[in-house]
Amino acid sequence: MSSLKKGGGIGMPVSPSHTPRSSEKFGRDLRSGDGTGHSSSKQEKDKGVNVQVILRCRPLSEEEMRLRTPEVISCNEHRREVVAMQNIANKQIDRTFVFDKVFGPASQQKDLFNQSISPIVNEVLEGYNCTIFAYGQTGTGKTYTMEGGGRKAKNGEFPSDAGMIPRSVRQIFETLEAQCAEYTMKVTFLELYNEEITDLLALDESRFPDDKSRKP
Ligand SMILES: Nc1ncnc2c1ncn2[C@@H]1O[C@H](COP(=O)(O)OP(=O)(O)OP(=O)(O)O)[C@@H](O)[C@H]1O
Repeated sequence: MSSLKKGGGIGMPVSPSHTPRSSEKFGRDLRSGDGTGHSSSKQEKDKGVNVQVILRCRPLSEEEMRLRTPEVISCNEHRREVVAMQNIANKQIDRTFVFDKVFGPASQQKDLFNQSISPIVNEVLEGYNCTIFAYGQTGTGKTYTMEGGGRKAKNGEFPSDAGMIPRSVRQIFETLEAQCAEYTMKVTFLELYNEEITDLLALDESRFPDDKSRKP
């Protein structure tokens, strides 16, 4: 796998390259079109695509509920739609956005993984390069989705809130072990922040001279 990343309801483009796709499975081809991101004909729209954008909306936290924070997003998983509700000067202005897949506030980590991530991991094991990254405003659930909610494992089993990265890694090892395959796995863990890239697995402590809290 090229990468599993967390970038900053979150969108998760997943993009296997060189992967034959049926137009039935994925309805949009972001590679084609008129250069504006819009496909210029139905025929082009029906070509296979290699980018999917998945929207996940997190539930309100206890604190947000206590403060009676209004919900401004409504998800329709079946229609793959998200409605952003706005009331401006007593006028209700709703805007609807359609995604390749929508996971509402009640969605569980395993749902997202089984339906949208696991097939991509299988493609990696078939030799395709894939990228899965989380993108969204601060506090929208990128870390929770990608890494997990922090519950402890019990009896060697993942907690229910384990995120996409541990689940993907487990699937890779389980599949390779089941195939009795001979394999090597390489992991890099990089942080790109303010145009600076840091190798978070670097052993050399001198790479973090200004930040004592950072462990290599
Ligand atoms: N699907 C979810 N179910 C329950 N709690 C969630 C969910 N998604 C996020 N949360 C909780 O919401 C809070 C914010 O989520 P998180 O830290 O993952 O956001 P983030 O997008 O990574 O933010 P930042 O960009 O600031 O790092 C956390 O307390 C997290 O546990």
